[in-house]
Amino acid sequence: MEEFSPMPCPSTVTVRRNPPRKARATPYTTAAKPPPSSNSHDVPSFPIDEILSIQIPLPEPPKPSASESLKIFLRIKPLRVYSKVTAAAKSRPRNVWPQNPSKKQNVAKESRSKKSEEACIALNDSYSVTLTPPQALQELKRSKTEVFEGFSHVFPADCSQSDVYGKMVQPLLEDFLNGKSGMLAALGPSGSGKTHTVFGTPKDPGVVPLTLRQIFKKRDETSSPVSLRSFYLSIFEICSERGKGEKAYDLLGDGSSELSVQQSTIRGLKEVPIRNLEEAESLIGQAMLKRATATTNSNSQSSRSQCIINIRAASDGVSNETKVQSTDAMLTIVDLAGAEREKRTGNQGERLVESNFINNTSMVFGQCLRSLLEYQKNRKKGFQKHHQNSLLTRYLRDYLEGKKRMALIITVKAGEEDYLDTSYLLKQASPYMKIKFDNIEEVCNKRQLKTFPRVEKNKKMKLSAPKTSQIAEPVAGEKNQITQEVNLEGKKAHQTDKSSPKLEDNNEREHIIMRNFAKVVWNVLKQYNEKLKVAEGDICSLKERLKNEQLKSRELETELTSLKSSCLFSKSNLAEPCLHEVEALVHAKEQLEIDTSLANADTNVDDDDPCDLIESRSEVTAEGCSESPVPHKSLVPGLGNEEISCGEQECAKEDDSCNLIDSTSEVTAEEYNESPVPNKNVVPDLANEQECDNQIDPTPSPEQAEVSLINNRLSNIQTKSAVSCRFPDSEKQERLKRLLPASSRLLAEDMNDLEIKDKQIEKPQVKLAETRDQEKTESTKSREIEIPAREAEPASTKKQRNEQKKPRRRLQPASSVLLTREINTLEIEDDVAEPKGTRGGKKTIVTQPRSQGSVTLLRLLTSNLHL
Ligand SMILES: Nc1ncnc2c1ncn2[C@@H]1O[C@H](COP(=O)(O)OP(=O)(O)OP(=O)(O)O)[C@@H](O)[C@H]1O
Repeated sequence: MEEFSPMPCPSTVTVRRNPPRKARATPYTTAAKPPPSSNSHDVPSFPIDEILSIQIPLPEPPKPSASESLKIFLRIKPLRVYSKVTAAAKSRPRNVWPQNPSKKQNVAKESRSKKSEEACIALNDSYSVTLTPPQALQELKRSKTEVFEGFSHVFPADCSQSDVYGKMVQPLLEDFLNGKSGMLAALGPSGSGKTHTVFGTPKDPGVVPLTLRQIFKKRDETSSPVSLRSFYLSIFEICSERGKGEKAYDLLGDGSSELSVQQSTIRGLKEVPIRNLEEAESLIGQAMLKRATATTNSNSQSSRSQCIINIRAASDGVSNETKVQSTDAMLTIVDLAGAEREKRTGNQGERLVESNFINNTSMVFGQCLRSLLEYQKNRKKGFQKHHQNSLLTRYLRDYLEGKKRMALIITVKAGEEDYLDTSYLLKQASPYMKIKFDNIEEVCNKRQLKTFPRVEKNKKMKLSAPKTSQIAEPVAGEKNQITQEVNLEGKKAHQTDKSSPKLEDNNEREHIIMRNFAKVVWNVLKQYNEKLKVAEGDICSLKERLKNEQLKSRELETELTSLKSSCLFSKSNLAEPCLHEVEALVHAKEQLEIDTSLANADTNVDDDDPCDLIESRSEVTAEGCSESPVPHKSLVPGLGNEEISCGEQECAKEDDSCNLIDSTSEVTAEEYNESPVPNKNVVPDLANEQECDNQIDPTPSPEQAEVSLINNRLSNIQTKSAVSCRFPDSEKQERLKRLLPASSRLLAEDMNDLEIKDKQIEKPQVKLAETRDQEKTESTKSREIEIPAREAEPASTKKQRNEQKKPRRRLQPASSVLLTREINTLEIEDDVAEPKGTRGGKKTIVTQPRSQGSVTLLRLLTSNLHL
């Protein structure tokens, strides 16, 4: 029987828990996964193919450099011996016979040996020479034959000056005329022919005269752009000052020719404009005469200074053909003093000091070139600035730093004795051929502008160019200024935009110049536009003012015309028109303020003083009637009295009224006393007038009587008004009673009655004019009432009474005057009423012609008085 046994308990128990949580599926995890590689741990291969397939932009290949190597020319000075030998050989007659062949061979040998002894340098080709040391040195094996090559051109001893000019100077001149500055320097030992090459002789002119000839030859060609240029010449030299310092002297200057030197700038250098070749050659001759020279063993006329010749071309305009705005360019030619050895020159003392200076300057010049060469070979080393060690090298700094084109000509002597000097110079100069300089013509920089004495040039041009028109000169000056501004602007733009590529194309440079020029012109035009706007605004304001003034003047003219017409009208009308005239004047014063007298009248009217009102009216009336005929004139004296009395009243405002009346009476009494006729005592003014008009008949005419009536009436009104203004009624009556005589009291009472009416005419002014006729009528009526009383007392009786009561010359009071006037008026009226016969045999009836004014006045009075 099979036995059932339980299951053995497992040793380990696996407890299954919840399945492990999985993170949510992300897009990355949900994305299709690549099939698992067989070897998941394999490192993917480096995508070298992809990387190599990427096209990386390669740096632009460097453009072909426009830089040129420094051109060095070599000129061999002809040997005198060689030339002599040659001359002797040539001079020998060929047909000399018999000749000793051995002798001939000996002569040939001698000549060959002499030639070989004397000539240490031989021309290989146009670019190289072979320098052979003397025999002694060869035997000592201290030196060997050397070949120097790489010259731009080697001029043999028999070359001409024109050859040198054509190959060496012509290219420089072409660039110079195209606006590029350039420099040519002659180096060489003393007596090697530097000055001969540079200046030459009158028969065999050198580089400078030939250059000037070529310049003027090209300028004379009308189609050439050179014809638009002006050329200037300046020559100066640099000497040693007793071996201590350097000094510069102007070889074209007048008087003290010493120049001030500040670093590389030479100030005060005279720059002479040259207009033709003759002028230029004469200047060159003048400079040669002034140059410091001395006799040495090497040279009978050795230069003791460094001579610098500057030919400057200034552009006068734009070439029509090339449309190019040319800039100033400078061609500099330098004749250096020759380096010399003491042994050969035999210099002593001052000459030795000069020699040291010359050698030192030549050494510094060479150092600058070597430094430039080393810098160009290895720019990391930096540029050693040797140019600071001499004035010449400082002046030529731009060239010695390779910034501008330059050329060197080395003059050597071919003599055997000159081997060491020639060898030394060629060894020094041959490396210079590797010097390169950028063929970029910088726009005139600041230093160059300083060197150019532009301001002096303009002044000198004005003084020394009488043929030039006066208009063209300032234009040329402005052009030069604009050119300077353009140059400066161009330089600024060049400095600020350093990141821009170098301007290698002339057209681009010219484009920049023209753009800057346009900017300058645009700025000037802007300024002028602003000024023009301001001027237009001023013109508009002035026009408006002018219009206003014209309107005012028209108004004044119209008012003046109206015033004149009113005045003319007033001539034919007496009292009424005068009133209107016053009103017109017052109105004119208020509006125009023309006449101060009218203004016074206006002020008086405004014061509401009846006295002043009447006074002003009287003044105007007097003025208006001053031109009237005789009857009008009769009013004037009366009014004049009124004026006097009014003026005195004004003066006596602070005094007693007695003074007022007495003063008025005094005037009347004086006139009375002077008049011989009794009637004149009553109306002195009228009497005086009658005397003037008719001395035969002292009796007043009817017209005169009428005029006096008006006159008296006006005076009555004014007097009463003045009195009434200054005293109260009660006091006034008492004063009148006390002061006036009995005969006058009646009139005073009459005046009191009139005061009431006067008050009515005080205000307004127009009312016064309206009520005037009424007053006249009333006063006339009152006079008619008073007339019998006055008639009862004849004039003779009154006179006697007055004589009894008063002293003889006692003045009559104003009321008495008025009374007598009334009486006189009465008499006149009597005369008018009945035709008169003879009165006491004294009067004769004389029919006087009446004027138109008097007739009008008579009619007026007659109608008013109802006569
Ligand atoms: N190529 C030449 N042909 C004819 N004569 C020459 C030539 N070169 C120089 N001479 C003559 O040699 C002499 C000396 O020349 P030059 O005065 O020009 O020398 P230099 O180099 O200027 O001397 P220094 O440095 O002392 O002034 C002059 O009389 C000159 O006429």
